[in-house]
Amino acid sequence: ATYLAIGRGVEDIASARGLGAGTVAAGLLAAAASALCAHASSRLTGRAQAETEPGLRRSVVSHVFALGPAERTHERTGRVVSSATDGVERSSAYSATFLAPMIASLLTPLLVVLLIAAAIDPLAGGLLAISVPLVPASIWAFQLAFRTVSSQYRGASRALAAQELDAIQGLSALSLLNAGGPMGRRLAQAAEDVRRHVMRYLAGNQLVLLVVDSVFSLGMITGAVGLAAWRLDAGAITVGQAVALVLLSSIMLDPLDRIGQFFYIGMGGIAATKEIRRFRAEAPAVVDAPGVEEPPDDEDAAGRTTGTAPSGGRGAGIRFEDVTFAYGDASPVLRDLDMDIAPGQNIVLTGPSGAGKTTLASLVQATRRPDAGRVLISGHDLTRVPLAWTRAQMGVVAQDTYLFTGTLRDNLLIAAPDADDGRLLEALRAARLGELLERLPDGLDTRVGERGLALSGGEAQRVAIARALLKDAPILLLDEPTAHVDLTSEGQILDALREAAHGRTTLTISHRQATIEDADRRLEMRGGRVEPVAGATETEGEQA
Ligand SMILES: Nc1ncnc2c1ncn2[C@@H]1O[C@H](COP(=O)(O)OP(=O)(O)OP(=O)(O)O)[C@@H](O)[C@H]1O
Repeated sequence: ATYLAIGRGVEDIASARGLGAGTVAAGLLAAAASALCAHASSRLTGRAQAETEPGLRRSVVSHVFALGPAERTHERTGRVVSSATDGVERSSAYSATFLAPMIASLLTPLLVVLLIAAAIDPLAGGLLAISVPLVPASIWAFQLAFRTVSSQYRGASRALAAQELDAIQGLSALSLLNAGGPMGRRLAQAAEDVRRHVMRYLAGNQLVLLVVDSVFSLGMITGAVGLAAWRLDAGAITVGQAVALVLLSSIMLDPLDRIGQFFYIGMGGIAATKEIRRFRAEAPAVVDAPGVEEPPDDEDAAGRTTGTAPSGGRGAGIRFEDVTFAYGDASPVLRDLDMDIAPGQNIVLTGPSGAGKTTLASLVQATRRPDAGRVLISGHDLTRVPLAWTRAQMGVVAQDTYLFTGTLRDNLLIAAPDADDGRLLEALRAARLGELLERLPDGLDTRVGERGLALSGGEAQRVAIARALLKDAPILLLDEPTAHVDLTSEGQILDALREAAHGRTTLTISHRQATIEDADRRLEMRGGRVEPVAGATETEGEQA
């Protein structure tokens, strides 16, 4: 409308009557409206990105949780981290700030052609329409041509991210093995790969921008001027209309302004969106079956081994019925396995490396499901209760404990978000951490984990026991809890575990003699089954 008004102004001036106030007002009004639209559009896209990004990131992170802890590798972790950070940013910048303006700018030439045909000259509009598909078609062609280079660049960049993560996570192993030099060279090589690919990509882009910009801008403006002159000469349009036609056809170059953005935001955004979509399409190994319901607390179902008795109870029974489990197509790790652990029993499970002890524990935790047979807790088939219920039934202490960056209090509250300081201190004392607490400069507010106070392996394990105590679940699952600590620490940990095991069913995977001595019953895994170990102590009345 502004350009049409300018054309009208030129018309006014060319004629004897001079510039009309109406024309000026119309031009100013149209310019103000245009400015307002531009402002609103930039505000809207900014807000859209602010709204899209957290939602998308939340969906990626919740999918990480949904997928669970099975089969995590460093390479995968690197990819997921890069999707959740850089990928989310690119994808939301693409959908919020790029997609709509890009569609708008591709539609602009169409609108301009229609306007010219309606308000100025149908023939000129028709001829200009021929050029409308040229810009999108050339963008599409360039995108095809650059797809390989672009995906090579992204692949190299992802590989570098994964290798960096690997090196950081394995830093202590690298320095102990004096392998910093070779790893540094590998990283340098990966970084050089990224540099080479990014340079090829950028050089290609610059060339395309130069060629497209000059060819189209020059071609379009020259064509529009020629067309206007020809129609003016033929007497089909006035001088004012000729000016408006040239001005309007400059808007047809709008999509060109987006080509640069297309390479930087568009292609990266499309790739990141695809990567995120692919990740979110991965099905979790274990999900809640439709319609599962939490069993009522006091239910006494037939076949149930015991009541779920958190605080002060006897624990919950664990039963395996004819369980077979294999990883993929490999031969089964567990084969027709039967096992019955009565409530409150303290069981130690031993067996050679690779026998399937950790696998058995993962079936109890429902991070994996049996291929055949059933696993029951308190008489409930784990496939028929929500995962959240299963996880609420057990406190877990693994070989290593992860301490999150934050205070000691933060690390304990993970297990019991509502616990007050009194309960936290009680749990720490029961976990034999009272002495440590007295030494800590800021007590519960002492920062631990990365960049905080480094706790010893044994202390970290006792923090895990304190967490298990705070969770106050009827089952305690211990996977080699003293594997990485010395004998003194082991003694303290076992003391803490004896206290934690009180009133709970305890299943411990361990080879350490001291742990084995504590058990009511000892089972051994062999050939995919569990067998009682001859000569092991067995509490009367609580037999397998
Ligand atoms: N994610 C997996 N994918 C494929 N095979 C696996 C996987 N995890 C374990 N296995 C295989 O299953 C078998 C049992 O492994 P598991 O970790 O349960 O043994 P384990 O008795 O706990 O051994 P260890 O005492 O050494 O920890 C092994 O042969 C192992 O290689």
